[in-house]
Amino acid sequence: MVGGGGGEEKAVEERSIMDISLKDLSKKLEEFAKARDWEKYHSPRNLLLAMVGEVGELSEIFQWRGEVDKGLPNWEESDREHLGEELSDVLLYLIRLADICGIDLGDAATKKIVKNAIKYPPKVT
Ligand SMILES: Nc1ccn([C@H]2C[C@H](O)[C@@H](COP(=O)(O)OP(=O)(O)OP(=O)(O)O)O2)c(=O)n1
Repeated sequence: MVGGGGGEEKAVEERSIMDISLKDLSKKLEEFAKARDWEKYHSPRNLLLAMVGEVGELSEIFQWRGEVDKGLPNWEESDREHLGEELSDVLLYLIRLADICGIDLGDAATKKIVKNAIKYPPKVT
């Protein structure tokens, strides 16, 4: 069958990319640094500064636009793509920072959500 098999394969691939875990990303980042001999640069302080730099780049996208509606209606596709890239840079440096500090980010974030819920109980109706 022409096309059918390939499409299914692509759908599986897309689904697996969407479901990627923090641990998977962490591993990819470790491999990325190793392959380039960049591990020496990935110290906690350097990664923190790199992440803050990317937060600055992320902020630039929103700078001077005024309030932005949810879902970003009327944004150019290129701007959406750029936003996705900068959000990713922040996320990737955050994940790498956590890893290099020996923090299991998924576990820590899950525990923090529980802590937040205790601190801020849901509204009783
Ligand atoms: N020492 C480095 C340098 C880069 N990266 C990775 C993590 C980020 O996802 C991305 C950041 O790359 P750049 O520093 O090239 O930043 P930008 O992609 O934002 O490019 P630019 O600043 O030119 O817009 O690359 C990394 O892991 N370690």
